[in-house]
Amino acid sequence: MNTTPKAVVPTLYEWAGGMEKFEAWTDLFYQRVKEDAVLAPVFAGMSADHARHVAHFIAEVFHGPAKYSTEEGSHYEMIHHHLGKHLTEGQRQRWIGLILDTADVIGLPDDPEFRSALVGYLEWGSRLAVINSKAGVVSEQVDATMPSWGWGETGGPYIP
Ligand code: HEM
Repeated sequence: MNTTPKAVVPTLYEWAGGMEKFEAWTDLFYQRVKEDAVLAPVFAGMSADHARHVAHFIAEVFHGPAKYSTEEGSHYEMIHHHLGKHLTEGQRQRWIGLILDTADVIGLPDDPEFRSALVGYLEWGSRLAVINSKAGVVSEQVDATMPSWGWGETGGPYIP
């Protein structure tokens, strides 16, 4: 019998450094967004809480505390923030480039495994944001659960 205890695998939230790290990351990112020629017009109407809400959303997806979904919104509401915004692929690419650069500036872990999971999630989420921004109606249930992201693989092919 193998009696070696199994190593406890940290969540992406823990590995990233906890809530302060997520908040510092999005605070700086959305400051930079305001100075970016491509993104500033897209986010001209964002609220003062926007950066914190995005931090809390991603932290929860990465298995941090359920702050966004209990105090600030829901997955359904997050999707609805993007409806009718008609986001372009160029804007999405700029968003990805700047948020990943900010991850380096702020010192999020840069090991291959963490960055693979981070990029995978941001690519997935940002592409859905663009799709939803063009859609007139989203079929998602009001009480749909938050996405959950780990170290591993996606759930299979995209189902429109
Ligand atoms: C993983 C990817 C993404 C996540 C998790 C995310 C999350 C969110 C959240 C939580 C909100 C609501 C913020 C609030 O309550 O104030 C929001 C709003 C918004 N997001 Fe995203 N977003 C993503 C990708 C994108 C991308 C790629 C773009 C554009 C290039 C975008 C543009 C916007 C805009 C324009 C709003 C509304 C701002 C306003 O209130 O005027 N998002 N997003």
